[in-house]
Amino acid sequence: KTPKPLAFSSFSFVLSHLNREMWFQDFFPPNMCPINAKDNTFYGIMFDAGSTGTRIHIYTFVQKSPENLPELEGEIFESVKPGLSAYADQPEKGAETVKRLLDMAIDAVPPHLWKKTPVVLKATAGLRLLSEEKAQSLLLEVREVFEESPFLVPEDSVSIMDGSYEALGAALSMMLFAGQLSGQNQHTVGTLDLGGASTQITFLPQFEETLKETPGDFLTSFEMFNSTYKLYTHSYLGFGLKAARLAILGALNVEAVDGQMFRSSCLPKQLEAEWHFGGMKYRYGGNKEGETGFKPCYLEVLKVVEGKLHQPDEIRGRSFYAFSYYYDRAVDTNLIDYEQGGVLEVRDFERKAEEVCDNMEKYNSASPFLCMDLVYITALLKEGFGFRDNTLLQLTKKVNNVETSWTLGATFHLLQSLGITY
Ligand SMILES: O=c1[nH]cnc2c1ncn2[C@@H]1O[C@H](COP(=O)(O)OP(=O)(O)O)[C@@H](O)[C@H]1O
Ligand SMILES: [Ca+2]
Repeated sequence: KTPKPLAFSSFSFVLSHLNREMWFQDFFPPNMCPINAKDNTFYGIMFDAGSTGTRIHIYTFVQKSPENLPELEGEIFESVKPGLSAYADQPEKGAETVKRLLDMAIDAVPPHLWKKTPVVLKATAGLRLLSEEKAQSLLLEVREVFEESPFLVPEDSVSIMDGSYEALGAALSMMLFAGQLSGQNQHTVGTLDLGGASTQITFLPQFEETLKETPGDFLTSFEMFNSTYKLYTHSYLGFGLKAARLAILGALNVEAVDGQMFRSSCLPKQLEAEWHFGGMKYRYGGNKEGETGFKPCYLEVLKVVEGKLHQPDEIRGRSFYAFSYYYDRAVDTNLIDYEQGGVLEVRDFERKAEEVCDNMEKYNSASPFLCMDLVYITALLKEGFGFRDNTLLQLTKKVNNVETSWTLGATFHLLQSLGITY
């Protein structure tokens, strides 16, 4: 059976299927209902301070008439590398990168709406891994940049995001895109995000059993459109792709890494190189004398994932949306098209991993980590989360030209909690 693509409905379609009264009560408190509003656009600015880069998302919502629901009109998006955590010892410089991105919003948002446009930055795993003191001084500098801007700065506008909120934002984004919030049809949406430092899984459980068997801190409730949704959601810190490379090399939490050589059967035999990550320098290389290739590599990687993750039974028979490094590595190996994305089965990653790892000389123009990354993705999916070989993954970067990211869900949630509309 060939995999069938999961259908997306457009954002406006989603909104038009919501119960309008419910929508109005939640999104527009009664005294704020916009009657006779001439101008009908409002904005939300969300920064994603990820471990490998900082990104700004400026979302535009339009309300075409008072009785109609606001629609997501578009997104302006820009990013810079490296991420804030690379400025651990120069917080002002880090904040400067945020300021440059925020200047884009000054141009994008009309001046009379600046004061009604909230700006928020949420940092993910990169900052979670820094010392409290360094992380806080970075956040403080960013907060000053926000305070000096003309935008609305809500309480707690600059923070390290809880991992489960990140997963929740991603799920909410997908629900908005896919029409899941219309109430009945809640079963398809699950999301997988593989960042540099952490990885997230989220889905709406269908079976009571799942709720019973799941540890309490893997369940999150949230309110949207007068319904309460119970989500399975967890963020695994240290299981992002780049953190996993270090774990596989045995270089994670090693005190004196200087000068030490970390070798792996997942790397080209003759390779010897240096890698800078999280403010540290690592020397790494291939198994000069010993084995290389898929089999030995898989065994090495298995040690890092086996038994480390919670495996809910229910996910085996379901399909998931997959983002970030799942997407990037699938593009790198021609499993999907960069623009279109596509549907893959878990075993497609495994086949590709075998092909790359057993022919490393053929792939020597790609990243030396390509074999390791593909094996990690395969093992994470199969042995970590417990997916089947034929579990379907919908790889998606953009829907209607809007980035599929936790940021849309988080912005939506923010605007709702602030009661912001035109
Ligand atoms: O603009 C973007 N939005 C969302 N994800 C992005 C964007 N740019 C890059 N990414 C993806 O994020 C992944 C890196 O993760 P990130 O830097 O967010 O680390 P983290 O989530 O562990 O903090 C890469 O796979 C990259 O494709
Ligand atoms: Ca991320």
